[in-house]
Amino acid sequence: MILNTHPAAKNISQQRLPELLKTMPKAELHIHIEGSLEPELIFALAKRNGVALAYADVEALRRAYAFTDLQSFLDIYYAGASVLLKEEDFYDMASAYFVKAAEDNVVHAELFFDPQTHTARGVAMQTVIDGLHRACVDAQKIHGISASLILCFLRHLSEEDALVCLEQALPFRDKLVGIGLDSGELGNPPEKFERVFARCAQLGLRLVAHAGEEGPPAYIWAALDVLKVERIDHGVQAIKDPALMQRLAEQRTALTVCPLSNLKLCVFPDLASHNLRELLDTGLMATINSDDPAYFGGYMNDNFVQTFAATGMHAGHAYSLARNSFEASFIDDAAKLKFVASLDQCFANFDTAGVN
Ligand code: HPA
Ligand SMILES: [Zn+2]
Repeated sequence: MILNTHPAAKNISQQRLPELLKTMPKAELHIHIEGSLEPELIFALAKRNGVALAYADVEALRRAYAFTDLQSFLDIYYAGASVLLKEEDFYDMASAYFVKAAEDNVVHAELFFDPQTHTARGVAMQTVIDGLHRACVDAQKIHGISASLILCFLRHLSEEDALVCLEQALPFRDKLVGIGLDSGELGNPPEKFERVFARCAQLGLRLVAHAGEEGPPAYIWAALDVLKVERIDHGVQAIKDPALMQRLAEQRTALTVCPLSNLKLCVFPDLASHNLRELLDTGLMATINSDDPAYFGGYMNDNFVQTFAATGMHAGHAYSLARNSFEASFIDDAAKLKFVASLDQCFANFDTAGVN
């Protein structure tokens, strides 16, 4: 049972699917903005800021992008972020992402950022948030993309560190839609962050957390029951626990799935083995996202096109994924209705084109 199908979907052939996937409006709900730093921009910012890198050039850095698991990626990802020092660096990074997002017909994006990676290097919280926020405001003006910011706590650090980070971010509360939890999952269960998540809930921030990327279903249960999150980032390990699958389906908890990330971090041996189709067909509210597109070989449309080609999903799945992305987003109901109407129009256009 796929949720949210569209009557036109059955008339859209597999042949026209790539065009539909690229054209349809969509929201991105799982993008680490530091993971959108392309090697060329890393080297340009390193030069601008006089930061030394451990790699000779862009090609050498790209060659290092051969990951075996999450931690092997995180080591390089944090090294790449070390070139970000000034407000304009954060602005330029996010602005480059919005150009890619616009090309992929992303009409709404919720950006994760990792302030502790930057404050630990002496960068002020205000520098980080001002630069990213200004890029979000300009994304609306330049591309018509609505965008918001989700501050992520690094789970390999302590809860005390997360509480300090929250304190530093409070003056900029109005520039944040929510908070999340990322970095090395195994050995850092959600329970570790119970108090800081409770505090964020009191502040009216929306709550999400990475869970079940590499970690067990127990981490997803804890994210739901202890942290009380509204969305699960990744969540693909839920498939190992039928009771959890039932809970996620019944409560319509969104999973922000990132297929090319899962492939590059060896969560699945190949895209054909990815369980996204099964998650959708079981009635879960899954979405497709890019996670760290500069490191994992693709932005939104690459994730859509390659995953559909590998798994044989059809236009009904495409509608469901795009619609889920709007319904699971942290925008108001009027904006959701507007986006879903534009998605319906896109499918209707493809239907007419197919008949004529
Ligand atoms: O895929 C991810 N998982 C956990 N932490 C992260 N930080 C950036 N990307 C990721
Ligand atoms: Zn992620």
